[in-house]
Amino acid sequence: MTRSAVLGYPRIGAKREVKKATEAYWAGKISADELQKVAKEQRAERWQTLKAQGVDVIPSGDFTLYDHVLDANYTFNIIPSRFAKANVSDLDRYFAMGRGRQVGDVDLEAQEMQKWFDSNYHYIKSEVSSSTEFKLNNLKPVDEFLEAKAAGIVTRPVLVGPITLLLLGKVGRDEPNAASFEPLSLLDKLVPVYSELLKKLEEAGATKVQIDEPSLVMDVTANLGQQYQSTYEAFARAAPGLKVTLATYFGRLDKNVEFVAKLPIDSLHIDLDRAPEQLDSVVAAVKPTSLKLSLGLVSGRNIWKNDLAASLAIANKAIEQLGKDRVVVATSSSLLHTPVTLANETRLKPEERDWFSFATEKAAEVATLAKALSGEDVSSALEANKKSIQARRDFEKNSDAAVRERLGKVSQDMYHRKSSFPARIAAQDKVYNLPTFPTTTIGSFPQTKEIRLARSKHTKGELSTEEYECFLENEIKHAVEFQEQIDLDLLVHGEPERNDMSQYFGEQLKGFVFTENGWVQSYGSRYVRPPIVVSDVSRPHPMTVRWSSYAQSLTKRPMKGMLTGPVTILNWSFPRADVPKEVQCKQLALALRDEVVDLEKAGIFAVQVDEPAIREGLPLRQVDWDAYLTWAVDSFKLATAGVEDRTQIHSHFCYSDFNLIFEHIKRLDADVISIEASKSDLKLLQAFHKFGYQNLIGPGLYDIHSPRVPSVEEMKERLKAFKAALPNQKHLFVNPDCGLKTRGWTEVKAALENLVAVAKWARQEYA
Ligand code: MET
Ligand SMILES: [Zn+2]
Repeated sequence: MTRSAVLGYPRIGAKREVKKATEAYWAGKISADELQKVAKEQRAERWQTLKAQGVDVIPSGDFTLYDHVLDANYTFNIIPSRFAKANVSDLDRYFAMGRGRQVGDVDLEAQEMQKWFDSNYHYIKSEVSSSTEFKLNNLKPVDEFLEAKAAGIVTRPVLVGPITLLLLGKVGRDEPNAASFEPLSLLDKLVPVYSELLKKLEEAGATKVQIDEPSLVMDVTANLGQQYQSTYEAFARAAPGLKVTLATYFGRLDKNVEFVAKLPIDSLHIDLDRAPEQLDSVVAAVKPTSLKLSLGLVSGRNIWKNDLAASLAIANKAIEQLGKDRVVVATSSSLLHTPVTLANETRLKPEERDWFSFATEKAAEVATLAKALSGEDVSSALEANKKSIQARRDFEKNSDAAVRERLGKVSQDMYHRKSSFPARIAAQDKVYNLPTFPTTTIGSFPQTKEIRLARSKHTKGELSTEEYECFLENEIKHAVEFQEQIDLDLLVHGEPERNDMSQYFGEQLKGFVFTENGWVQSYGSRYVRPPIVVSDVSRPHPMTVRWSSYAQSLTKRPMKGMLTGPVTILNWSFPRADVPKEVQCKQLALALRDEVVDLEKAGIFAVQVDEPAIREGLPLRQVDWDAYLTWAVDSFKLATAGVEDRTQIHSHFCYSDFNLIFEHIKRLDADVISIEASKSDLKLLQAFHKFGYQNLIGPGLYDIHSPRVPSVEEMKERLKAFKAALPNQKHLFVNPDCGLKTRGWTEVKAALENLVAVAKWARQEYA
C-alpha cells in the first residue's frame, strides 16, 4: 500500500485566528491562557482537517505562535543570555526573542531574522556560542504529540534537524572567538539533547518522526557525510523504535544522496516539485537499501492544482523500481507557504478557482494520489482533475499578444541609463542640492488602525472611492507635514494606499488574480496575501503617480516615488507555471518602466524601486545563480533605465546577506541603495568597500522590526562603524533599515527625531 503524507500545514488559522490572538495578547487585551486556548483549538482543527482529507501521515509540532525555528531554539535552550536573564515570563521571553521587547526597564533587541531558504517566510536565526548550554528547555514536540493523540490522531512529529538548525544559525555576541567560531562545531553537544527528545517522543507513543534537513539541498552540506552519519546513528541508538523520515525540500540532493542513502533512517523525502530531475538518481541510490522514498509531488510552494495524472506517472516510475510499500506520496514541503483553504474564497470566478489548490485541497490531492496508487477507485476525482487541468491549458494558449510582442522588441540600450553614475549624480545635484548625510525613510509610514479600517470599509463599499481617496490624501498630508517638521531631507508619501507592497501593484496590473483570504505567513504575526500571476502582465494605467504628485504638491522638498521592483513582485506572488519566470519578470519590468517614466514626467525627483526579494529568489545551488541573477538584474534595469540623468534611482534591500552576489548588486547601477545593516553586522558594508562600490549607499541605522526606540548614541556608534567600514564613501544616506508600516507613530517620531539628530551631528563631524 502506498501512503500519503503532509509535511506541515499553515499555522495561522483559516480566518487568521492565530494572528488575532497573538496580537491581542501583545496588546494586553487577552491573557496568556486565552492565547494558549486559541492555539490549542487551532492545532486540533489542523489535525482534524488533514484527517478529513484522508491523509495517512499527519504532522504535529509544526504549529507555532511565532516561528518554528524559534520554537526549536527555545526547546533546545538556544537562548542568548540577554533573553535568559530577562525577568519576564517564558512566553514573553519567547516573543521577545522574535520581536524584541521594550517594556518598563526591559529593553531587548529582537534576534536577527532571515528568509527561510528561497521563500518569503522569515525564521529567527539561532545565536550560538561556545557557552551555549543545550538542554531540553521544554517538551513542545512531545506535548503536541500527546495533545493530538488525546484527540484521536497519532501524528508524525516534525523537528528541524540539528545540522540545518546549526547551519542556519549565527555566532552569538558573547562568543570570544567570533571570527573563527563555527556554529556547526556544536553538533556533538546538540545531538545528545535531540536524542533525549526523540527518546521522550518514543516513550510518549510516537512511532515516526520527521526530521527536516532542507540544508541538504544546498552546496554547504557537500562534505557533511560524516556528521550526518554519526548524528543519525546516535538517533537510531537513542530511539530504536522511532522511524525517522529525513525530509529535504526546495531543491535537489545532488551528490548528497550518496551519503544520505546510507543513513540509518526509515525514509527519505525529496522535493519533486522544485527538482523533478532528481528522481532517477535518487531512486537508483536508494534501491539497494531498505529505505522508503517519500515523493514530494504536490507543491508546498505554489497554488496550482496538481496534475494528478502526471504525478501518478512519476510515482509509478518509482514504484516500478521500489515497490508500492517503499513509496510514499507527499507534499513537496510544508504547506505553510500556501493559503489555508479555497473554501473561504467567494469572489474568484469559478473558472479561475478551478485552477487552484490551497493547503487543504493539496492535502486531499496527496490522499487521492495514494489511494489511486493503492488500487482504490478514485476515478471520479481523477476525471475531474483532468478536466480542470485541460481547462487551464486552454486558457494559457490565449496569451496577450501585444505584451509578448513588446517584450520581443526590447533593445539592449533599454537596459542602461543614459550616462554613468558620476554624470548622473552631477545632474541630480543641480536639481536638488541635498545636504551631506541626507536623511530619508524607506517608504512606508505606520499603517494605523484608521488606515486599515478605511481600506476595509472601502473594499466593502461602506466608504465611497471619493471619500477613501480624500482620507488617503489626508494621511499623505500628515506624513509630509510630519517629515518637514522633523526635518527629513528626501521625503516620501508614506504608502497609506498600499495593503501590501507587492499585492498593491498586482491589483493594478493586468494578468493577476487575488484572493480574499489567501493569507500566507511572512514572519511572526505578519501575513501577506500573494497575488497570483495567471496570464501575461501589463499596466493598464498609472499606479502611483497620483499619490506621489499629490505629496510633491504639498512641499518644496524633493519627493521620492515608491515602487516595488519586478523581481520582488514576482517573488512575492504565486507565479504561473506555464511560462518561465524570466518572461514573467520582464513583462513586469516593462510595466514598471512606464510607471517610472510617468513619475519623472510628473516632476518626481527620485524613484525608489524596492527589490528586497532579489536575494531570496536566488537558487539554492550556486551553479544555478548566474542564470537567475542575469535576468533578475536585467529586469530591474529594464524597469529603471528609462529616465533622464537628473532623476535619482534608489533601490532598497533588506534581511539578507548580499556578499555572494555583490557583483550583481553593483550591476543594478542604482544611484542610491538603502540596505538593512543594523542587524547583520558589518559584513555587508565591507563587501561594498571591497568591491569598490561607487554609487551612494544608505545603510540602515536601526532595526524597524522592533518596537524599541534607538537612542542617538547607539545610532551615532553605528554610523561611525558604517563610515569606518566604508572609508571611500564621502557621505552616506541616513535612514532606517526598512519601511515603518509595522510601527506606531509615537515610536516612529521618537526614532526619526533621533535619526535626524545623528545626521546633523555627522555633517559636522565629517565636514
Ligand atoms: C520589505 S522592503 C519595504 C519597502 C517599502 N518601500 C516600505 O517602506 O515598506
Ligand atoms: Zn525593507
